[in-house]
Formats: sequence, structure tokens, C-alpha cells
Amino acid sequence: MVYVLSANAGSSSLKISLYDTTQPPHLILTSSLSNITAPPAKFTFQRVDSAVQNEELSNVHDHASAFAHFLECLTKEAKIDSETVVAVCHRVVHGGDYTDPVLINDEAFHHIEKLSDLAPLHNGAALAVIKTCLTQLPHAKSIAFFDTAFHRSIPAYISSYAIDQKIAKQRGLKKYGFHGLSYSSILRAVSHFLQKPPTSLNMIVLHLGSGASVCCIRQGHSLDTSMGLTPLDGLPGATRSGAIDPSLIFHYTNKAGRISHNKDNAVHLHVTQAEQILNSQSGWKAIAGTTDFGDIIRRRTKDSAAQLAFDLLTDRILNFVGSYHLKLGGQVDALVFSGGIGERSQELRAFIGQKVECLGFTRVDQAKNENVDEKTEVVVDISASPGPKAVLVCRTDEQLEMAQHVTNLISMLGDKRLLSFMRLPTALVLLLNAALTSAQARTALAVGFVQPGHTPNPPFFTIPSATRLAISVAVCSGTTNSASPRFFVTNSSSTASPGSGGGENVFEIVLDHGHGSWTGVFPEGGVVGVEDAGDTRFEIGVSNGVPIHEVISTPPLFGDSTASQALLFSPPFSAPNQQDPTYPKYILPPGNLSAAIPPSNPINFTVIVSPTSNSLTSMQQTACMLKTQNSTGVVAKEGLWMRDSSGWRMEWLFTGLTAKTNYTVYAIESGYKVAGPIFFTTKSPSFSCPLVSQVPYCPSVGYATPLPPPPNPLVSYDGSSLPESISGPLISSLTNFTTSLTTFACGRDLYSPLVSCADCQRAYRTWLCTISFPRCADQDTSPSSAALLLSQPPNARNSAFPAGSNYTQLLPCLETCTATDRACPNFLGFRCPSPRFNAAESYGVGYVDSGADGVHGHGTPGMWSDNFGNVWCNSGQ
Ligand SMILES: Nc1ncnc2c1ncn2[C@@H]1O[C@H](COP(=O)(O)OP(=O)(O)O)[C@@H](O)[C@H]1O
Ligand SMILES: CC(=O)OP(=O)(O)O
Ligand SMILES: [Mg+2]
Repeated sequence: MVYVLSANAGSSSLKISLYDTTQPPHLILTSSLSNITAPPAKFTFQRVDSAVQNEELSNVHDHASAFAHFLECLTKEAKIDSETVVAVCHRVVHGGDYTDPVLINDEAFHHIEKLSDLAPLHNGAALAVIKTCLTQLPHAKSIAFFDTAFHRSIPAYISSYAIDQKIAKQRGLKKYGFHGLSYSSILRAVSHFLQKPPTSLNMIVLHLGSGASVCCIRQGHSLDTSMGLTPLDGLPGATRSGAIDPSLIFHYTNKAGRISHNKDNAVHLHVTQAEQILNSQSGWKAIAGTTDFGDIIRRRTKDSAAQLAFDLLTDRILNFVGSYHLKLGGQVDALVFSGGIGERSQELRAFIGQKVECLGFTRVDQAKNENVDEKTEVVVDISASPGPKAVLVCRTDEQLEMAQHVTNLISMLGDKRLLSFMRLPTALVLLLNAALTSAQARTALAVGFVQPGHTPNPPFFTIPSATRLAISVAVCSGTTNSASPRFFVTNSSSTASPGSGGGENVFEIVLDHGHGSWTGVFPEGGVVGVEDAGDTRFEIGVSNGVPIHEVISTPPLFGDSTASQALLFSPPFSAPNQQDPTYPKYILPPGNLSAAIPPSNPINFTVIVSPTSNSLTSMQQTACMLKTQNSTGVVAKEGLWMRDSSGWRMEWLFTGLTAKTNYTVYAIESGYKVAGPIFFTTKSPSFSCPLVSQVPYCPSVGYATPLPPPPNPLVSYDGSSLPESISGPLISSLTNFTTSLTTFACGRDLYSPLVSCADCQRAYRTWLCTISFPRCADQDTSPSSAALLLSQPPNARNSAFPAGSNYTQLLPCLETCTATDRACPNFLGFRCPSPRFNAAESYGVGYVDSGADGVHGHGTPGMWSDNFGNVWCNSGQ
């Protein structure tokens, strides 16, 4: 077994964790040294499976001696051979312009050393640990990870100081920001907890330890942070002043104050001493005489100095929370407490939580806040109720953050190769450095998330380990004929760069119309490689269920159109929760059915409507491609509706379309799955029938009927705006029919193995609604068969519809009638006219079933409409 060690040299502590090299790494043991700034130092050592050992060490007073003591315990107490430690990760607070982790060599060591002036409490401590490692663990590779790296995304207008920009550039005088490893660990953990991709998270994170800072994270990147050129700026700390008026330096002592007015005496001004005072002799140590904030909390009610330290820190925290809330435009997913104080002080959390309620943050729940210490989860939600602005506590883990990068690399290279690297001369160590840097540059995919973008350099994406994952890709630009990128996936840890060259367990993800997916096991993680991508945009999704990118086999549904409107439905996504009644409670739904209760968390659909002349069908048939195409028209109404037994659908009423135009429709589910295309045609400009839908007692009606224009400002009719003259007789017929039907012993005796009385009632309802709501046809676009069209008036079947207007009615499909005949008990006497004799007088005959009687219609046998939404007879939908 080989191990990875992570060392985190904080200003008052040294935290060390040992991990195995699995992916993700398992913690083997932890050790810490705290109170370095207030001796005697406290040392702890704990194997995960045994009790913690505590010691007060009078001979340990700095990070180097603490680390040496730890190594002793590692071999003597834990019996771990130090030769089995293959890599040591070091948290280095200031990395200057280093943005990636580096393998420690002479150059890197001196770079970190040079930056020590800018992190006087930290870089020196990290270097001391690194030095101890180089001498005592000569076979292990030391790798430095930088706190500053996370903040490279801070824009120049925020990171610049208002000073001479030439000097600022020459000397690197700008805001760097710190606690970056902690912030990336928190971002990863909260993203997992809230089930949101890191790139969609906006957070205000408080890292409150001996050094305290705040970070404003916008879409997963640091936008601003309270520390600056050095970790002295921003919030006060255990021994640090935090932000002060810079002139204070010249007025801190009488001497300095006097000198500042007298140039001749300026030689006595010791700026370095000022820096030392502000870094090491200020903060709550200077105010309350302790570096232990827990002590301040305990003393504050009796001790005004402790109260001042508490009030001062919380006041400065609020300054940052307020301004970062504003910078995020109020769009904040969470306020997160972390660091020694943030994770342990319920008093501070309660105080800040109460103050930020006015910004819309969820109230902090007293019990949840008090019980954080008893929870073992990484993220604990202390909000009183679920809300958009949660208040969370996150146990940050800078050591794990570093170890994960290294074990990821090891899993890609294979332990053996890393071990053999260790015996190679320095020149080849540079190779490892290059491999490490490129491994860092590889984009990591996360389960449940989609990675958008172009090909990164190098063009590889790492996949986390999991028993079973579906990797899906979608090409977001080009046509189905243009050359597409090729995607290769491997689940073998011995293949680091899968591609067309093959290799162990390399599989190509074959694309179809821009989509592709591969499902398999990833016990050691994996890699996706991309070839021939050029400038093509694409997405890669990782899921432990069905592939994130998919074509949905059920297309969207077209209801009906007018000259400028269209009624469209998504594919069904939630099965109806209707159970047929059983004996003895054989109660059928009432005639005046009320609308069913829609599902509380419907699937999110987006609909795209585009003139067919725009040729959307020749483009890549992926959501990311189609979403870039402008949808025509305006969604005037949007809602959930269950029109048939297939279940709930989204319903959209589009307005603003052009008459007599062919349109193409897609529905996109949850941003990534595509349903469609379907096509429809708008009616001619003279078409005057308005659309009717969402009628609870006739749920399947969704088409144009011969009614006057709906009253302003309505654009269509629904159940509430229909005249009583239509609904009244219909509901009373349904009620009477239902009463007659329940006299039949539907449930007691087996009425039919195929149908029930509930089926009979549903079929009758559909038939009655079809008869009661005539469907208008467009004379111009309807099939040529005049036999299907009944000019109105005077022959309106339903006298409630106003006579006199100029429209053409489609005859009901005969099959809507025969379906009722088939489903209902004989004694009800429901009969339909015979196709052989008089059916064609009042029904459209021969369009759905071509008919045993040999009756052939003019439409497509077996269908009541064509692919462009032209309808041959009124089926009632
Ligand atoms: N129960 C507690 N309540 C408030 N503060 C605490 C408590 N326990 C520890 N602390 C504070 O946490 C700080 C250490 O935080 P930590 O993040 O571990 O430090 P570092 O900045 O050295 O990494 C100490 O300064 C101590 O004051
Ligand atoms: C940057 C910094 O202040 O770190 P820490 O809180 O670990 O001392
Ligand atoms: Mg720390």
C-alpha cells in the first residue's frame, strides 16, 4: 500500500492528513498542531479507526518541529513505513502568479521563498515543512498547491489597486486573495449538497479561522475576496488587524506620527516593524488578550474587551456580506460558514444569521444551529425552512482538496508508473511535473452534471470512479452532414489518453444526429478524449441513471392551429394517478369533473417553434444546438394539462404566427433531452374559429371551435370562459349517463375482461365532448373530400353554438362513437349508425379504421390527421 500526505500550514496550526491512493482517497489518519501562536502547542494524532491521542508539547513551537514530531508518530505509533509515502501535498498560501500546482524543485522552492514577504505568517511555515520533507522523506515527491490559484478569476477592476499601474505591474501589487483551497473544497461540497453544478452556484462564503476571509463566488468562480496583496487585508484575525486606514501605520506610535511630518527623521520609520505589529500583535489577541475565539465567546458577556472583539469581527463580516450580496445582484444560493470559528461557533452563526435575514436569507433554525457539532456530514443546512437563500455550515478540507488532485493523477498514471518515476533522475521528474500540470489542466467531469464548451487543451476529461455511469455527448454546432468531433471513452486506469489510436478498454461514442452515449462501469474512474473538434462546441454529461443527453421517443403533440395561433403539448411525463373504482366503493367520477391536481414537481420543458423553411431538421438534433435557434411567436399561455390517459403534459398556446405557414416543433426536456420534430400548418387568414382547451369536464378537447372571438383580453377559451349554454347541457347529459351507468353492477360482477364501467364513462365523455364541441376546418388546407365537411349553419349539431358565422365543420370520426359502443354495457342502448347505411351522413367514415366493410376514405387509412396537422375527421382531441 502506498500513501499520499497532505500538510496544511495555517497561521496558528499545522494540519496533516494521510490518505491511501484510491479515487476518491480514503483517510487513514490525521494529526494537528494548534495554538502555535499561544504555547504550549496542542498536538493530536488519530488513526481513523482508533481513539485520538492528545499531547501538550513544550518542545514544539513551530511548524518544522511539529512536522518532525508527526513523522516520528507515523512510524512509531501508526507503524507506517515513511518510504510508502509517495507524494506530499503542501498548502502554500501565496503562489504569486503560479496558477497550477508545482512539483517542488529548486526553482519552485525559491519562487515560494521570494513570496514569503507577502505572506509572512504562512509561506515560511510551509517552506519549513517542505524542507523537513525533502530531508526526511527524500523518496516522496513534494507538490505545492496555492491558495491564490482559486482567485485568478477575479477581474482586473476588482484586483487592481488605485496606484501607479506601471509600478503595480512591475512589482505584482494587486489583490491575490487567499484560502483558495478551502473555497474550492467548499464549492465542490456545496455543489454536491445542493445538487447544482458548480458553474451555476452563487455563494458568499465565510472562512473564519485564525485568518479570516470572505469570498464572493459567482457561477463557481471567485469574483471578489476580502484578503488582498497579503492575508492581512479584510477581516481581523487572531493576531492580524485586518483592513485599516493605511495612514494608521504612520500614526501608530508618537514617534512615527512625528516622523511622518518631518522628512529628516524618516530614517527611524520601521515599516517592517509596522508590518510585524499588524500581522502578529493585533487582531483579537491585541483587543482581548487571546487568540482563541472560543474563549472570547465564553467571556464576552462579562468582559467588555471580549465583547469588543466579537462586535468588531461580526461588524466587518456584515460589511462584506452586504457588499457581496449586492455584487451578486441578490442572486445568492447560500451563505456558508466554515473555518475553525465558522464551523464551531453557534453564537457567531446565530448573530450573523439574524442580521442577514433582511437580505432574504432563510432564518437560522436554533436547534439545527446548536446541533452542528453532532452532525458528521460535510455540509449541514441550518436554515429553518427550505428556501432559495440557504444558510449552510461546511467543514472545509484543504488537505483532501489537495490529495484528490494527486490520487487522480496516480489513478491515471498507475501506482507502478509513479513509483518508477520516483527512482528516475531529476530530468525525468520534470516529465512528471508536465504530466501533473496537464493532469490538473484536464477538466474533471462530475456525476449529474454537464460540462459545456470547446475542446480544452489537452482535450481530455476525467471521469470519477463509480459502479455504473452513462457518459453522453451532444454536438452543439454544425449540420448533421458536417464533420463531427469524435469522442472516445476509457474505464481503464492504464489508458490516460483515449483516442482513435486504440488502447486497453477504449470505446468510441458513436454519434447519431449529434447525440451519443456510452454506459459502463468505472471502478477506477476514466477519461473521455475528444478528436477533430476544431471550433465545434459540445457537451459531455455524466449520470448514474439514464444518459443526460437523449432523444425522447415520444414526440410533442400538436392540438390545433388558427391563422396566427397554435396549441402544442409536450410528450407526457407523469402518468395519471387515476385508479379505477373497485367494489364496494364503485363510484364513478362526476359529470362536471374538476381538473386533476397537477404534479408538484413537473419536468421542465422548453418548446421551440420555427418556420420549416429554416431547416432546423438539417441541424444537429441536440438540445444545445436547437436552443440557439430563435423560437418564433409568443407563448401566450403555458400550463400543465392531462388531456388523455398517457399522462400530464406541458401545454403551450403560441400566438403571433404567420398564416398558411409550415412550422417545425421540438420540445426540450430538462435542458438536454430532445423530443421531435413534429410539424404543423397554420390556417388561412380567413379562418375565424378560436381555440378551446383546458376544459375540466372535457379534458381531451383542444382545438378550434365555431365560437365568437373570446372576450378581451383572452386569446382562447377555457373551461371558465365558455358560455353556460355549452357546458350546462353537456354536464347534465354526462351526469344522467353516469347515474344510469351506476345502476349496473359494474364492479360486483365481471362485466368484461377488457373494459370496465369507468372505461365506458370515459369513452362516452369523449364522444359527448366531440359531438358538443364541433371542430372547425380550413376549407383551403383540408382534404379535398367534401364529404367530410359539413357547411355550417344551418346544420349545427349543437344548437348552443351561434348560428350565422361562416365556418366549416369537420364531422366526428365514426370511431369515437364505436369506441363508446364497444366500452359500454349493452343495456344502456348506446348505438352508432352503420357505415354500410347512414353513418356517412353524420360521421366521418373510414379514416381511422379502414373498416371491415371495405369503406375507404380520402385520408390515410388508420389515421385521423397527417404529419402537418391536417385533420380528416374530429376524433375529439
Ligand atoms: N468552539 C469554538 N468557538 C469559536 N472559535 C473556535 C472554537 N474552537 C476553535 N475556534 C477558533 O478557530 C480558530 C482556528 O481555526 P482554523 O481554521 O483551524 O485555523 P487556521 O487559521 O490556523 O487554519 C482558532 O483561532 C480558534 O480561536
Ligand atoms: C490565508 C490564511 O490566513 O490562512 P489561515 O487561516 O490558515 O491562517
Ligand atoms: Mg486554515
